[in-house]
Amino acid sequence: GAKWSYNGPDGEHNWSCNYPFCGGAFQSPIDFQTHLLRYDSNLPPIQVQNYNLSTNEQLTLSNNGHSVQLSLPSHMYISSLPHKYSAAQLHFHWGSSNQLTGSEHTVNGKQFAGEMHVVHFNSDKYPNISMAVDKHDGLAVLGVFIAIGEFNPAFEKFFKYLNGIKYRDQKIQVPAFNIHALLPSHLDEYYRYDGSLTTPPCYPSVLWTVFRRPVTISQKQFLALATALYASYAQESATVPLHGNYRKPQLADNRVVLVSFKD
Ligand SMILES: NS(=O)(=O)c1c(F)c(F)c(S(=O)(=O)CCO)c(N[C@H]2CCc3ccccc32)c1F
Ligand SMILES: [Zn+2]
Repeated sequence: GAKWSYNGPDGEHNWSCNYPFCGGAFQSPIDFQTHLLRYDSNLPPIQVQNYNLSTNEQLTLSNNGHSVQLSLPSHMYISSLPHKYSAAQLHFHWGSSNQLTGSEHTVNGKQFAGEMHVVHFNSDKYPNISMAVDKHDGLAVLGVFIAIGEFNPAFEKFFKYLNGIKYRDQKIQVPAFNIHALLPSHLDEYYRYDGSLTTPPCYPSVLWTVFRRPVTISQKQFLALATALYASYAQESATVPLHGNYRKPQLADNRVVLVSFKD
């Protein structure tokens, strides 16, 4: 599809020129404002299966020019939703080395340093993510806020390889590890709403689950993520740093955000 970026002429204000859904309804991310929230006691704790991958499995770590993504095997899945949602990939959104504001979702206007998304597709109804990505019940994404704090050994399992994928379309194989360790504590506390992909083509196909609690990574780990990657190809002379890859909050319109916690 047509190229897009997070700033300049191909930036988010022009995405809808080539990607009409980006100008449509049910867009993500949104700001979780207290007055939009409604407690729902029927929201069960998120349960995931087979996230504890064995180290003799290998995952593909790649720089797709928009984010760093880790491929995930489809035997990993979410079991607590109305349909089975199998894992496809996880990726990140972040600010820049001196901007600890790179999350997509925000809480009463507060932006976290970054955000991780674990993308799943409805494998009860669709054979793969490409068939699911534009269907209203196609995707379920788990969102995890990233804050600066303690060093995080789980993130280090692949952060240490970032220098192998500095440029767009570079990819390497990394040993698999326990993906559950990337999730925050308290999987029973989350925001839930119907939204979209936060990148073109912005299909309104995502059941969003954003956990209330952030995970932490160290300042050094964040700097590695924020400074290691380029959106440009290795052979290009003009390098384009890959940072600030987050979409601004979209209009909630009259969407209600359900929360699984009372406070
Ligand atoms: N924030 S988000 O969760 O909406 C989201 C992204 F932010 C993002 F960057 C990507 S991507 O594939 O890395 C690059 C552009 O699609 C995807 N990729 C998804 C969407 C389309 C697709 C197809 C195959 C595999 C993954 C994806 C995504 F779902
Ligand atoms: Zn994302």
